[in-house]
Amino acid sequence: MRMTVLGTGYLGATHAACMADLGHEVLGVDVDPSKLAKLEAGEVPFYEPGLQEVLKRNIDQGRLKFTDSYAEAADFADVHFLAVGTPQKRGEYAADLSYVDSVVEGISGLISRPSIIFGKSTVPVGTAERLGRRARELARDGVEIEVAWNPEFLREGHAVDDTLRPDRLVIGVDSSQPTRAEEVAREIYSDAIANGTPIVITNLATAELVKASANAFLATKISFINAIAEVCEAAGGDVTELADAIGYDDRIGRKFLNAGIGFGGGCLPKDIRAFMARAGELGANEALSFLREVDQINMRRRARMVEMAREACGGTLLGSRIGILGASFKPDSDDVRDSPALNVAGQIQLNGAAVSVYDPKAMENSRRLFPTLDYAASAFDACQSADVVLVLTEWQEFIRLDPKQLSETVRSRKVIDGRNCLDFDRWRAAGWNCRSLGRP
Ligand SMILES: NC(=O)c1ccc[n+]([C@@H]2O[C@H](COP(=O)([O-])OP(=O)(O)OC[C@H]3O[C@@H](n4cnc5c(N)ncnc54)[C@H](O)[C@@H]3O)[C@@H](O)[C@H]2O)c1
Ligand SMILES: O=c1ccn([C@@H]2O[C@H](COP(=O)(O)OP(=O)(O)O[C@H]3O[C@H](CO)[C@@H](O)[C@H](O)[C@H]3O)[C@@H](O)[C@H]2O)c(=O)[nH]1
Repeated sequence: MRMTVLGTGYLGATHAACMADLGHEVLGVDVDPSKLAKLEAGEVPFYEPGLQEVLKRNIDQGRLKFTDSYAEAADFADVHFLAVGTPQKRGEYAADLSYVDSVVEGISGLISRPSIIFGKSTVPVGTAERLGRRARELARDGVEIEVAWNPEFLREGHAVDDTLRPDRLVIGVDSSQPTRAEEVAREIYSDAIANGTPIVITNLATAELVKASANAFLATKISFINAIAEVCEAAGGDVTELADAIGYDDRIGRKFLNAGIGFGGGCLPKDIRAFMARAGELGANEALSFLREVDQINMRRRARMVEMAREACGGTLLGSRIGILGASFKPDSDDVRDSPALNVAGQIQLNGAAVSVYDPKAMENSRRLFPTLDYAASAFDACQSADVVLVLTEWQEFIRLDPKQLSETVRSRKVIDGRNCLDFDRWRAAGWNCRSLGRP
């Protein structure tokens, strides 16, 4: 089938390449010329394991192309995926919908045959219905445009696999209008459906709410274990052993119970805030008031990390040197949007310490976002003469570090594990003083 993907960032570039890999003919559309130039050259503009190969293969085989032209997009296909950003509005909790709005404004009047726009971006409930109305207002005479919602659940670092083999597919359709969306979605995703992927067909509001609820649940699970970590710290418990023990209960499950400096990224933080804001607009403020606590627990872990660094430096960060390992919001990604690691690094620097940051993949993005931090060329360099080393993203490279070798470069053998990822027995055997969030 022919289709376009409007917006080719982390989500859109992955979706476009994976849809082409399924045999569809795909046109990716973006407004960022430098991103388009890279994609056209078969280069992924961000780090995502496995995506480069899929992108290149499908460009070479002629199934995947890119453009900045909405007219070309409207002409190319009658199925369009909308995948632009929905960031948090500056100074507010609500989502900024200007990008999704501008896509619908831009393409609707150019469409000349019956078409479906499948929204994939994460949007507040009610957005799809509003966009559907707007698309119909802007449509040429006699041209039907249907807006359906197909929220995306991929995780960065696993994006290709999550797209090709999703846990489930959700398709929200506007059943008050004639709809072809279910039939078309079943054709697009026929491989996954044939392989047993459950598909939930529902109304637009439910589809939007499924996405917001899934992320709210994941954020809540992380903040739950981080709240328990606070109690473990106070009582001398070990949150990692506790998580293993409660995780053996199938009803609880071990996934997303990794305590540490908490969740960041371009999704969970802004999505729980947008969900609260939308619930407030709908008169259901109290329903989601627990998410405010989830957010606060999360931010408190970052502050606690700064505090522990201060304690390790004898009560003041002023004049001390801190080696920071990790800048991306999670391993296997170069994404630094709302990264807990960079947030902690920035706070420590503001407190008068010299920080040196190293990340295997996120250096370029970090420099752009936090130009005032010092960046090192390797983990070893970042730890040079450090009074304390902080591990803030659990990259394998850091988990495998040799503490004996690192001893030679630091001023003081003190490490704080912000992700509960280090084998403290190894580090302690090499003479290191080890602390973590939630482990004795
Ligand atoms: N990143 C993820 O892992 C992920 C997963 C699931 C859902 N989502 C949701 O998907 C959406 C996109 O997220 P992202 O992380 O890919 O964002 P992103 O910022 O990486 O990508 C957005 C892209 O849209 C482009 N764009 C902006 N305006 C445009 C326009 N008018 N026409 C065409 N392109 C335009 C930008 O240049 C950019 O390349 C968000 O709603 C997000 O919450 C993201
Ligand atoms: O036990 C855990 C698991 C995760 N995290 C942190 O939580 C954040 C988010 O991690 P993850 O959910 O794996 O990354 P994302 O790529 O942001 O994916 C989330 O956000 C996407 C965008 O909405 C959704 O599609 C995914 O399903 C959802 O997992 C990261 O900072 C992680 O370090 C923890 O602190 N502890």
